Amino acid sequence: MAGTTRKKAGAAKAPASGKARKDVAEAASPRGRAAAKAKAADDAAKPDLGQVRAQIDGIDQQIQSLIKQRAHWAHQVGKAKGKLAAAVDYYRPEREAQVLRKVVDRNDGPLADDVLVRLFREIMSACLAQQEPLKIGFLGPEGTHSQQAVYKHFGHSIHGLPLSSIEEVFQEVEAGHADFGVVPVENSTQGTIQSTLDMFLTSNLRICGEVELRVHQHLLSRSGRVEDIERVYSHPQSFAQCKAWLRQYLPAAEKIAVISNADAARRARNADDAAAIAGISAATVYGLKSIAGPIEDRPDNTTRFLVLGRELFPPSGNDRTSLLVFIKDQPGALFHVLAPFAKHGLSMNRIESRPGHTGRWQYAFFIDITGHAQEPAMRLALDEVAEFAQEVKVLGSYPVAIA
Ligand SMILES: O=C(O)C(=O)C[C@]1(C(=O)O)C=C[C@@H](O)C=C1
Repeated sequence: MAGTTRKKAGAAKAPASGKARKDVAEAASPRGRAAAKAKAADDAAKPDLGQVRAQIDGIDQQIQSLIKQRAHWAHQVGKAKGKLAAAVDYYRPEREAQVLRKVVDRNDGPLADDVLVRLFREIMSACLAQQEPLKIGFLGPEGTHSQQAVYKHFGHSIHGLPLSSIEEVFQEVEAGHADFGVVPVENSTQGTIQSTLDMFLTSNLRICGEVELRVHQHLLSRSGRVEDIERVYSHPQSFAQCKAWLRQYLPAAEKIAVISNADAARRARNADDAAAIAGISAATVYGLKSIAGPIEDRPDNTTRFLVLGRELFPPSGNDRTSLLVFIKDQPGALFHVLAPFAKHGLSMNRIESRPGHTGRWQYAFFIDITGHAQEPAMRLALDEVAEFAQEVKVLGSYPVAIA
């Protein structure tokens, strides 16, 4: 003990090292004095932490009281709608879109539009759940991008129903076991999800919303070590989105296609030499580590999802209409089907043809047009299209995706 003390005292008396002498000289220089002055000014301008937190406490109190008032009025809206059979009858996608667009219009920072939209969605979600949480079917299991799309569109105050296929999502909404369903329809890298489009050929469900989700893929495994990996599981769409990365970093690994990315994560959880390509949320759900990510080849990789329901909703002011058109087998048929939209000043966003299941070489066209089916220009255009088409089905008119 004494030895230690002596040593410390000795060290204190020791002549300054070369570095210490340099520091002292630097501090005494004009530059050093200016820096010290700037630091003192900085310290003086620093707000008092206690005072700042007191401000935040006061604001939180106001926010909470306003949320309470909002919940009260949302409940009153529910009452104004009269006694309805179920939560699904209180849901108004067009009104939610209008509320969120006002949030974006009012926003002048510092938080980004998508952050504020997320917060307000959660508030609306909680307000609606006062009646009863909505039941939303999606392509499961837990941890899929479809589940993220559900939360992005409906908030977290819902009851999610993970289902095993896109077909089952349609069936559960049709049967009334789910109020709405969320299914992927196209990816910016990989294009259309044909199985979703084909379901509309026989289903009577309506599209009542769309969700756009930036999709980030990760390579997940139990150990988190790339050198352990001999097999990779994923959905074929995700493999396609990460083709270049896999070619460069895991050229020899076996690629095994499975029904969903979450299913891939579940399989990777059970083996040391297996990995899954999935969203990072699957890592939390299945207890995996991220080896690398994001690993998608295109940084703007986005998936568009459709919200399926059983009825059509009124216009929100900025809508899209999805049509299914069966054309007659005659010259210029497609031209005659498309011309009315141009004539009435309506933009076509997308057209996709699929075998129509009505006969050999008969085609069905999936067409997206900007506008709502109840708006005058669209009504005129649809009347004219009906004259040339074999059949026109309005799959839905719904608010354009927000943030
Ligand atoms: O305005 C309504 O119709 C409401 O029911 C209120 C509210 C909201 O919280 O703003 C809640 C649920 C609806 O989906 C839309 C909006």
